[in-house]
Amino acid sequence: MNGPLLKVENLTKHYPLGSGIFKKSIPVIRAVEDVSFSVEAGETLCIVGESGCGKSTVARLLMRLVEPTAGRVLIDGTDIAGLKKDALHAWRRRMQMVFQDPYSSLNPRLTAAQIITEPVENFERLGRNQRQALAADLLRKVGMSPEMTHRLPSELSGGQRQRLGIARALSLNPSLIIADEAVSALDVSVQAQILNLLLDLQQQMGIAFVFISHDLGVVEHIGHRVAVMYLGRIVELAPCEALFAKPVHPYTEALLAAAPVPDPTRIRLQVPVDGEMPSPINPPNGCAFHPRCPLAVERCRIEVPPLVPMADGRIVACHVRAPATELSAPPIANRALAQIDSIS
Ligand SMILES: Nc1ncnc2c1ncn2[C@@H]1O[C@H](COP(=O)(O)OP(=O)(O)OP(=O)(O)O)[C@@H](O)[C@H]1O
Repeated sequence: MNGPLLKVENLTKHYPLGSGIFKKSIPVIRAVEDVSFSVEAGETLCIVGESGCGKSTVARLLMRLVEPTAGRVLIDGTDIAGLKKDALHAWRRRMQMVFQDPYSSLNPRLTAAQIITEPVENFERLGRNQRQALAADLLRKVGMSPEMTHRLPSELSGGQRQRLGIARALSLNPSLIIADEAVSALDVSVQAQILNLLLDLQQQMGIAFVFISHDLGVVEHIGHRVAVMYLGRIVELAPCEALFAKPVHPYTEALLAAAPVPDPTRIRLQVPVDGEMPSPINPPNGCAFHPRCPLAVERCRIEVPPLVPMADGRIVACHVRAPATELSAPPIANRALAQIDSIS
């Protein structure tokens, strides 16, 4: 199959605040605004940004747990919104999710074997022996003893519970796993083990990941490309190495400046960012980052900057650092994405 495994086009989610007789007068939370990206088979795209910037809403939109206000999600070129029941069922096998809190996302009354095989049993009935064999195999895949099949989640450590969540996600042999803050609740050493497990599984099984995290250290370890979100929009999308070597958007620069630097020889960037992220109910005009941006000029207060492709394969939405020219200005973000697709 040519083309990306996952393609997201102009995805938008507005949550209405309350209800009203006149629909137009209801204020909305602009959780996700015109987000476009693609993910290749076997690739890891990370999504980073401050709390409330819309990362989890993107994950929920991808899994179709919430309906978009606008935009499309395509798997192998097929729009999932148009799928009929059987096709939708088949598509659900291909995309699985791993959640942040492995304890609350696992049913405390089910054994490890029941938890792991539950997604498969939504498609086919398994006999007891089949269930045990499949669960033991998946436990081995995630580095756990097959003897743990009878354990309850409460009898496992945080790291083991997250491995269980991953085994469950693997049970349907997915092409894509959406991991939403999948290691955030774990100790640093356990985090590293789980990240290495995900990398191993990706190598062995060719799984693609959309990896959502606010932790830049984690993203640098696992990502091929990184999308930086601010107040519902992607402001920079770049190959991982390029982004960490030289952030272009002032917000990316500020995020990196605020993150702890594990390598003391690396120069810490110094772009202070004052204040808090504005409300998604009443976002600022123009570039949403302009009230906090040390580089903001008049144009930033008026016009939303388009995502502009740069020579090194990244796209950036910044009037100052990536000004749109006659040649580079894409009328829509998709054109920039097409360029990224052809580079990567
Ligand atoms: N079901 C909902 N109803 C109304 N507003 C919502 C809903 N879900 C999310 N939001 C709002 O949408 C915005 C984006 O939230 P989202 O959870 O996607 O951000 P996030 O970047 O994942 O944050 P965090 O890292 O804290 O999980 C926030 O302002 C949030 O309050």
